[in-house]
Amino acid sequence: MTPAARVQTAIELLDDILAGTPAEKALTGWARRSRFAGSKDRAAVRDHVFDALRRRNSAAAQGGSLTGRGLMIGVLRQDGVDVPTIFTGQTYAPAVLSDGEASDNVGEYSEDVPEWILPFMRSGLGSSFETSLDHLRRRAPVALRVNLRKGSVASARRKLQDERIETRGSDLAATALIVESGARKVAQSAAYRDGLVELQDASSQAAVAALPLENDMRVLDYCAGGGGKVLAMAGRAKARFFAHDADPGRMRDLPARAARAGVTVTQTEAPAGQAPYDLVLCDVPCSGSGTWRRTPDAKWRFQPADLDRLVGIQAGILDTASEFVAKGGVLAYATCSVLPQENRDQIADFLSRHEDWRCETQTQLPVSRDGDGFFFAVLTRNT
Ligand SMILES: C[S@@+](CC[C@H](N)C(=O)[O-])C[C@H]1O[C@@H](n2cnc3c(N)ncnc32)[C@H](O)[C@@H]1O
Repeated sequence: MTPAARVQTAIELLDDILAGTPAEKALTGWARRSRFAGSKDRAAVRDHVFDALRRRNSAAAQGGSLTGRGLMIGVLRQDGVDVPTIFTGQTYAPAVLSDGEASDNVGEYSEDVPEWILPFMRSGLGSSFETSLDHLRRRAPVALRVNLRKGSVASARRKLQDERIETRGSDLAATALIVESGARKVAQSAAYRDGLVELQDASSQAAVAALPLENDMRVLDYCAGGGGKVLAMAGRAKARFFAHDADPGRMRDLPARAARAGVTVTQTEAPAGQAPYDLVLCDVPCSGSGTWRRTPDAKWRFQPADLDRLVGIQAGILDTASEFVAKGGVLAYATCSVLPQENRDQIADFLSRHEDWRCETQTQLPVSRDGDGFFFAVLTRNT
């Protein structure tokens, strides 16, 4: 496909998405129908669509309309592309710019986040609000976690480099490597296949690094999902690890991932049966507002009622999981959210319902170059 044909495809997909089709569904449907498109075409179209969704308000203002065409004109202008060289009207290319579209008058626009959520983000992020918004407009980094059970950070970097995957360290976590080039080769690399590295955001790694884990503890990951956190914990300590999820199907890849990492994790559908635990982690379902650069259409679909529903689920999880913690034990709470309702307010509400708990630390990581916006709190139960 020519660069112009890729833009025209992105325009059509964006129109579908603006009409209500989820972005992933629109993209996979197009890829299935378009056997002529190679992997580079698919990646380029996806990048166009996601760039436009990340910057939807500003791109629409700069492109003259909230349509697929307006968004692509706006995004290309923001990226310094000479738009008329793409909008040529030739075969498969977008039609030539109208007079209105050719004018570079920029309309009024708010930030690239739904307006109702801005005050909450500002409150949750404090002095990191502006930089976080800026990072939410850009592509997310690809981050790896080095599994120290299998080798050192230096050996992981060397092995990746042998396969032309360049990485650098991150201040967020000692185990984190940020991929600078060759990201598409990671899943086929020996370091990945042998369990020396896993894909994991650096902020998640920072949260796990802050947990008071010790060898011989009994540890429950109560919302284990694909197992990213429990595997990171197992990389840190030789404890006895249990994994639970309300939807056990989400843990289907966990046995293979644990085997690759060289660790043992016991899945349980009835975690109360093995209680008490010394440490219970609740990596709860949340708005994902700290990760919206990875899922930018979720940002525009998120509604106040979704936030209320999630806050209720999170409170219920905390109440249930706290029952499983031994006296003197630890309850850790984590979200990839930057909204205070899901974070510090949730912890304050929990403490007001449960007098026998205290909060040791709570940390809001902003959205940054290396990591997603992430919140974690460590609570202890009185003895
Ligand atoms: C943020 S994801 C977990 C991600 C995972 N810890 C990781 O690092 O890959 C939240 C998980 O909580 C699960 N969940 C939702 N409600 C739950 C509940 N009431 N009890 C336990 N798990 C729940 C969801 O199925 C989802 O897998």
